[in-house]
Amino acid sequence: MKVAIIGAGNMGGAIARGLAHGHYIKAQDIIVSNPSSGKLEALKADFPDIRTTHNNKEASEDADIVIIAVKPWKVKEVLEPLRLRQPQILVSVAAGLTFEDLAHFVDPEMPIFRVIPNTAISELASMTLIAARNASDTQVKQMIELFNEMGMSILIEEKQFAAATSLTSCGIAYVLKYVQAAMQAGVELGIKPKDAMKMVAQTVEGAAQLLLKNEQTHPVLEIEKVTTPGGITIKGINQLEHDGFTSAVINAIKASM
Ligand SMILES: NC(=O)C1=CN([C@@H]2O[C@H](COP(=O)(O)OP(=O)(O)OC[C@H]3O[C@@H](n4cnc5c(N)ncnc54)[C@H](OP(=O)(O)O)[C@@H]3O)[C@@H](O)[C@H]2O)C=CC1
Ligand SMILES: O=C(O)[C@@H]1CCC=N1
Repeated sequence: MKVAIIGAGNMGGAIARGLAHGHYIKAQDIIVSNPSSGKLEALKADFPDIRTTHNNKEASEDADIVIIAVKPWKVKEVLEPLRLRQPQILVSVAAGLTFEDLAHFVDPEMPIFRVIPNTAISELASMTLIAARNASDTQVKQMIELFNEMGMSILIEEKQFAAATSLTSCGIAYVLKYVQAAMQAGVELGIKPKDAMKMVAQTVEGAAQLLLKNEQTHPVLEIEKVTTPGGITIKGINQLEHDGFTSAVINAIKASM
């Protein structure tokens, strides 16, 4: 199966690297198109078998799957001249562009996927959202397997996309704001910044593993395990609530929809 990636920026570059790393698509079956050369040269340096071009049409014409990874406002001008059609599959990572928008730029009957990874895709640790239109069950399964190679993917309905993007794609920035804030506290308390970063990052990783590896659990249950009655954790938890932590997080997630 041949995959064309149009746009070699943060997302396109990370998807190219993730696919080349995985077992599903061979590096020589990936072609990446981008107007400037630097990002293509960097890709080639990491994966010499990936093919690169400055010509979007050349990249897309033989591709079974075309992944469009340019800024949302460039999608129309980039997609229309490519004249994509069945049996090709279009994958758009452009945030905010709906199936209805995308169908105007290609054969409207062709299979289209909206895919939203987060930046952890570069570490093969993305939470990737997928929605499908005009796709067969086999194509949907294939797309989930493809993006599972770069972390974890989940099939959702298009109407859930804005909320889910806020939780996952913007969410990575919110989690990093927690890490940054905890580091600032640690540094004030005398811990070296690099040590503080490792401590907090591994703690976040541990919290995530507790949830992801135990389907029956819930944050409340895991918090209760740490929170000794009369102990020190409850003092911090209560202070977080006095300072509006839950409310701030809810407001942030709703603000980015
Ligand atoms: N960053 C994120 O966390 C997420 C981003 N997205 C979506 O991913 C998409 C890409 O975002 P991101 O990777 O961050 O953006 P970047 O700016 O990093 O990448 C966009 C790339 O598109 C290239 N490009 C510009 N014009 C063309 C063209 N005519 N043909 C081919 N390539 C072109 C740019 O090349 P050059 O630099 O040479 O101009 C650049 O390399 C966006 O639609 C965004 O909504 C989705 C989820 C998360
Ligand atoms: O902030 C943004 O608009 C992009 C889309 C989702 C994550 N980053």
